Amino acid sequence: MDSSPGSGAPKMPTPSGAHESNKNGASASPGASERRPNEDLESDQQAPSGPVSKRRRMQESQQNRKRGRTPPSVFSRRDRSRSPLNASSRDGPSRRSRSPLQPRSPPADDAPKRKRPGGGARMGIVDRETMRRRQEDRDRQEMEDAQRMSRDRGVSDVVRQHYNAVPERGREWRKTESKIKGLRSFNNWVKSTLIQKFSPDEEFGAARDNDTKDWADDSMGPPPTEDKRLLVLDLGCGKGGDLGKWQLAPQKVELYVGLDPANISIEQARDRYASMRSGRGQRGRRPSAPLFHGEFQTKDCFGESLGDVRIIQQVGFDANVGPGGSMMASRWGGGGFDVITSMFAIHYAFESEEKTRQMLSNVAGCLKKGGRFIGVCPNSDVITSRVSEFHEQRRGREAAKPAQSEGPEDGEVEEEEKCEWGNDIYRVRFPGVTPENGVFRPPFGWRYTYFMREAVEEVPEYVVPWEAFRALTEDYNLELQYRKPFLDIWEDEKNDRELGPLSERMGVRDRATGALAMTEEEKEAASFYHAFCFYKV
Ligand SMILES: C[S@@+](CC[C@H](N)C(=O)[O-])C[C@H]1O[C@@H](n2cnc3c(N)ncnc32)[C@H](O)[C@@H]1O
Repeated sequence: MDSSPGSGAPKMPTPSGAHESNKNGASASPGASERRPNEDLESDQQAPSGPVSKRRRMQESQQNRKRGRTPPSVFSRRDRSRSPLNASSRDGPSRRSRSPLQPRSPPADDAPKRKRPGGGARMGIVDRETMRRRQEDRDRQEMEDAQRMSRDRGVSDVVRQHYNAVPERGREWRKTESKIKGLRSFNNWVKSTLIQKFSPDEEFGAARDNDTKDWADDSMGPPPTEDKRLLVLDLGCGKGGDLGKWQLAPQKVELYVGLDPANISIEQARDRYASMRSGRGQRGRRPSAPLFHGEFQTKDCFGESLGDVRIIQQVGFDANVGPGGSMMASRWGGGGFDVITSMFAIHYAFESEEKTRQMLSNVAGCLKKGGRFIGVCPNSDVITSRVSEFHEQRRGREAAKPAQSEGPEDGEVEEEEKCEWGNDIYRVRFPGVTPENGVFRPPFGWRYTYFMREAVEEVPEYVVPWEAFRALTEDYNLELQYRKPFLDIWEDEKNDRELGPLSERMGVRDRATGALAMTEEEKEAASFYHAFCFYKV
């Protein structure tokens, strides 16, 4: 889960075709435009500063937001000016300010009642009773909300504190001393693979296709000159371990925004970025490639809207995404980012439906049409099969028990068996009951603790029931293009022209044998995960 070494020459996206499969890949999409690095963004993230024109822009932006409109960013404006559709989008149909979690309308008995003659005395009694009941309902609701909030905060705090406490051990240690160096390298290679395959946009992919053609042939037209760069948002960026991978992305990155609730991790990410920028820690990197602009901010990306993050406002954020969003909003709206990435993090959102939807609103609100949402997370197919296997074995043991030993003796408490599995380097433990058939319904709040040697100490995580998740993404105009278990990715890509050699440079493939350089235990730990890519449509 750390920065990867080596350099990968650009990898061509494979031709697109929407499908979800363990064996099939897919690729690129959407529009492009010219971009220039924007040094304005070097300023501090919290307080607007700089020349008057910029301040005025900020004021206008705030006024517009008050009116319910987010003006296009310097970045998104450049994109939109290219297309007549986009050019009119911000002046187009006004958008309703709507939250997918909007409270329902007040109950009908809040409406004014017509008085009946002679009903005055009775009304007084009824009203007092109704009011008492309403007050009780309100009190109960408040208590439940407070309990839920403190429970949620409890888990979030544990997660945040855990990641803050994970020491940053340095690249050399990770490559030589670590007991899971094979797994670390493999995870990094999978993340690089996703970035290489899915971060470029359609035009970039097409331009590269043409690049390999014979330009001496006049009928081909001029070679591509487009240098459109990517705007990337990383949800749960941790210590910035993927910065190096983005530096090697086939289509250059203009802006990388890293968000994470763990403040110490964010400081470390900022330091890592600063040292990359200054040229320290650049071993093996393309020396001439100027580093993209980077911004890092402490932020809970699943419990809160990202609409109040300044850099996100600048790039463009659409608050009107999600179920019930108008056709107009889905046609004209959208954020300004080309790629949203969330590596090993979205499972924290599955604590509740509210958080999962908030995460999806953030993704869809930040992503432009045709933008890609890429990530990796635990594979619920693996969890389902482990859980149903556990119940099957338990039932088998119970059926095999002799009749007289059924049930605990008087005063004895039979310990409930808990579902858990793992090996020396990783362990998954469900503290509570699990579904007999392994199907997680409703799909939220299925907590387990996850342990990974040297990396994660029994941290609470939540199952991401894949089918339910995929169904939910449709509400946010996110279309699944790719989903693949980690070890299948290896099988499919290990001989790729770019990704094969990259795996050698990263120490993932044994140079002598060509085999995957992981122990059996590491392979089992890796098989817990899968990777995905959605397109915003
Ligand atoms: C296993 S680490 C992965 C870090 C990084 N993405 C990587 O691949 O190296 C999981 C990250 O998710 C972050 N995380 C947990 N809850 C989050 C939330 N609500 N919003 C954003 N990130 C969160 C953690 O703080 C942690 O940095």
